[in-house]
Amino acid sequence: MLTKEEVIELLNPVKDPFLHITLEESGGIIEVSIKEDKKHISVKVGISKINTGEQMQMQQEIVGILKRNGANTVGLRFEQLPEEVIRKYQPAAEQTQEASLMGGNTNTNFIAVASGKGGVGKSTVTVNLAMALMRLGKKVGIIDADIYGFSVPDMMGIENRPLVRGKKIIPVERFGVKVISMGFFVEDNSPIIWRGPMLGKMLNSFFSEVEWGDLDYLLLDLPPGTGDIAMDVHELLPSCKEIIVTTPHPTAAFVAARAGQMAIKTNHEILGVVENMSYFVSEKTGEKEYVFGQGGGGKLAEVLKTKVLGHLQLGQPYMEEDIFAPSVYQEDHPNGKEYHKIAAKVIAQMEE
Ligand SMILES: Nc1ncnc2c1ncn2[C@@H]1O[C@H](COP(=O)(O)OP(=O)(O)OP(=O)(O)O)[C@@H](O)[C@H]1O
Repeated sequence: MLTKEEVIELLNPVKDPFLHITLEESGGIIEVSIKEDKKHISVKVGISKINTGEQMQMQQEIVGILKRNGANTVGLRFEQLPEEVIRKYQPAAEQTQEASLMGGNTNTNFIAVASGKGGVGKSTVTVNLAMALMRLGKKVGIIDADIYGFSVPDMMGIENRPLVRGKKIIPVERFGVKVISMGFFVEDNSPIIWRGPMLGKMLNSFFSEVEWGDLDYLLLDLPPGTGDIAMDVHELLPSCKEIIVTTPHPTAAFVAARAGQMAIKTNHEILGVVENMSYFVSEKTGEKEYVFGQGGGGKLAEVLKTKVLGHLQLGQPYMEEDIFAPSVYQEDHPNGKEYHKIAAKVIAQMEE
């Protein structure tokens, strides 16, 4: 039976499929353990991109090598190589990938809007922050990547679909904001089942196949939680900053903290926390009622070492007869004014 040293020697020449360097160079053989009696070898391998087709190929290659050399069974676990290693060996061509994603435009600021759980108002915040940035004179786009609950088109009252010109998709424009949503690409709102790698591909094509034009800000509405797609975003857009949305309830903030920790782990700057549904203003007394508790946003900002960008109150936009956009707050609505302040803070941070 092979020894640990022999296993390492056999696997050292295997190449990382993206960095094109050997496991010896990347330090990719992290752990080897051997069960002599069962001829079982388990190996923990570091790879630059996990959950990809290339990972499957690497897996087959490693299993093949070990079985040819006497193993009956092989257990493989993959984890991502440290950022420093990836950055060190990443080919220069890939490092400029971000620029080419947007058709060579490197001036776009990417902001992902994330939350720990669903229903806290992440999509509402994305839409209204985009509107506020637009009202401040910025050119803005939204990618609704919330594949489980794409709601941006409905919230903005978008009824048409994007046009396709040649090989490029033209985003739908509403109130001057360009929008692409997963919802445009499914029929009848039917639920979709996505596998990890497919998500990344879809997102990738939202960057590369959509004619965004010259944008100042591209906001991404991420699915709730800290799943695959957040990882994909971090990989695709290393410069993407993050805003975390929470409700004021302390447990909601606790869950949101995990989404924030993910951003920190992948070296993504958190611009701040937006606390939504912070209070209800009583019509009778004009006083604030803290129906969902108090302090969640502040607590979360403290944990994530960032600041609270704003507090939105409970309430719907004003009803308008001629414009249907059920979740877009008007400029003179109390929440519209708060979004204006949040957008101004975002601009100050991004363009300082
Ligand atoms: N400040 C607010 N006052 C009243 N209703 C709100 C407020 N913010 C959001 N809502 C409503 O709460 C619901 C959930 O909001 P939204 O879809 O933005 O949350 P989400 O976090 O994106 O959820 P999911 O991830 O499940 O899509 C929507 O019906 C929205 O209109």
